[in-house]
Amino acid sequence: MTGNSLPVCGQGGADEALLTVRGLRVVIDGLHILHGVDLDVAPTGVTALLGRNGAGKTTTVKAVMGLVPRTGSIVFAGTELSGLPTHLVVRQGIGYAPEDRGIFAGLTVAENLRLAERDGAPAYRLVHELFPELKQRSGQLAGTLSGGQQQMVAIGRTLLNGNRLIIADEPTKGLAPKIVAEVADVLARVAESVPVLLVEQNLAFVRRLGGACAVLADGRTAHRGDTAELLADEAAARRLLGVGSRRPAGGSAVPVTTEVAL
Ligand SMILES: Nc1ncnc2c1ncn2[C@@H]1O[C@H](COP(=O)(O)OP(=O)(O)OP(=O)(O)O)[C@@H](O)[C@H]1O
Repeated sequence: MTGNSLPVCGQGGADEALLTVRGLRVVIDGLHILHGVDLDVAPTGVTALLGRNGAGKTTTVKAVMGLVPRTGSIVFAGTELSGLPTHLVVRQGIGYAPEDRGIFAGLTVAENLRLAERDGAPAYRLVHELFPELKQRSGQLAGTLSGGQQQMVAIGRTLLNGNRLIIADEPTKGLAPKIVAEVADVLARVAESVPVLLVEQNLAFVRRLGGACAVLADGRTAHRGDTAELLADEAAARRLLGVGSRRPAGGSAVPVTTEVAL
């Protein structure tokens, strides 16, 4: 599923996509970081944005959010975003959990969530159902939470406002394996009701969530297709993602990253 034509398979095609990015370019301080990213985010489930370190994944989602200057087309539910500043992108219904989590360490869990409220009726019920721990720890300073708990605050914030798309940038970064599995379960539940664009390096995590994927290489889209198919294709996974694989006795090859396997 590679090559110049970049056909789309797996969940949703270009016609049905919730978010359609075409020819996305980003230049920062004269440096050309993205040279033409094409991406379709399916209207349901998880769409993974993959690629080696420095491929341009974070820059792509920042460009969607209007956090870096960009050119090209970014159409979300029929609205062109490429000329909009971040606060108007957010108001279209896109929740963003950034790579650094953006937690206010000196504020409590409840205060961190309250700061994210945008609508008259924030969905605390949903957030507390998915993350009961956040309710129990509502008075705790966010800076004293574990990495996994902070990630829950970051994802919880995106769920408060009835968003139509959640973007999560490397939610497993720095988390212990047990917590990674918990975050995977929660994201799978989130994706049952809200589509998720997931930037991720941990391929075991990505595999568990399934769905469609786009792979970036050197600031361009190098592949689009079904995540499970890509990860089952040892040669393609090695070429596009730089990973080896192990083959369990009697089983199919499983790509192995340098990161945590589930
Ligand atoms: N503000 C910036 N100024 C200069 N270079 C930048 C800037 N932001 C990103 N880059 C460069 O652009 C390239 C893409 O970075 P980006 O963070 O988007 O990659 P990534 O795929 O998310 O990588 P990783 O998986 O390591 O987080 C990298 O070479 C990075 O150093």
